[in-house]
Amino acid sequence: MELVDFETQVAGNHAHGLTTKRSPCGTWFYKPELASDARGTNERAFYDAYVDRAWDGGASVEGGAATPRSALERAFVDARVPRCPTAVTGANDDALDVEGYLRLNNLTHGYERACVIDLKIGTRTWDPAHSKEYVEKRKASDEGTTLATLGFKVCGARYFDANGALVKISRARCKEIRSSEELTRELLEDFVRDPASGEANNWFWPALLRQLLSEPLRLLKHRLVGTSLLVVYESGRLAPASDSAVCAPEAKLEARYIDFCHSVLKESVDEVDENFEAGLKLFQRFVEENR
Ligand SMILES: O=P(O)(O)O[C@@H]1[C@@H](OP(=O)(O)O)[C@H](OP(=O)(O)O)[C@H](O)[C@H](OP(=O)(O)O)[C@H]1OP(=O)(O)O
Ligand SMILES: Nc1ncnc2c1ncn2[C@@H]1O[C@H](COP(=O)(O)OP(=O)(O)O)[C@@H](O)[C@H]1O
Repeated sequence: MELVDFETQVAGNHAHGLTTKRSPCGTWFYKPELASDARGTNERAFYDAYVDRAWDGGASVEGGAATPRSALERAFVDARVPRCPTAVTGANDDALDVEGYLRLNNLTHGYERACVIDLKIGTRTWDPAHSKEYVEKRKASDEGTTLATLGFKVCGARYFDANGALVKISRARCKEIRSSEELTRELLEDFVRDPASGEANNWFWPALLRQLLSEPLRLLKHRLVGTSLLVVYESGRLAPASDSAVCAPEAKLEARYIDFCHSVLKESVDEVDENFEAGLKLFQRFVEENR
């Protein structure tokens, strides 16, 4: 199968020199992975840990006798993590899999004008389990960003302005935004502004954070480090929900955690992922103050 360049990517891959792809039909997103790089192996192991082989029909897969996931874990993971079919089948044996790429469902598929933002969650992007060298590198990179104070940093975004033109935030601009609370506040606001009416839609971020913090994050077997929240919606369609949803269905909102390259398996199920939870709580406080 001939893969197509992915048009709606907003961040990532800068260090690897490889580009993301999609299937010609658009259903699948292909994330490049280098055989020589532990990041890919770690991310595959993450996805694999959330597959319930007893449920997903993988009985023939090696190690397939796993305990069924609780309904709660199943619903949470299915709603907040992209689907990774390779983890379900346990091998790159599907005709849709392509050597050198991790296949995930394309969260930006089916939109006319997809607004996309990538926000890295946490107060830091390192974990005590990482190597000393990596911790030092990440500490230097985190320095001066909004991670410690706001619990997240902007990694990339695209949305449409009042003239219907696509606004794509460059990596250089992102670096400015992530070092300023004021610029971060402005970007969050612009990202959800209605392009036709100019309506600020300042109910959106508090509604989303309330939803995310009500979910059973503690069921995860990993500490999420360097993980992003990817938010996607259809430009011009944001409206408050009439029920308990974050927004009305026309917006086709997707809000999922992505990028598990640096996740770390917890030592026990009772362990709390302090970094990620603190990140979401600080993020909530910030958007509540700005509503
Ligand atoms: O390579 P660097 O130093 O630019 O760090 C990358 C980060 O850039 P930054 O330091 O924030 O400007 C980069 O951060 P952004 O995408 O800029 O937020 C990623 O964290 C990347 O990790 P990975 O691609 O998810 O494995 C980071 O790569 P690794 O630390 O995993 O090598
Ligand atoms: N499942 C997905 N569907 C659509 N776009 C995605 C998906 N996963 C990642 N992306 C896009 O690719 C970018 C980089 O993904 P990420 O997993 O963070 O890669 P990296 O490890 O290179 O940082 C994201 O900012 C987003 O734009």
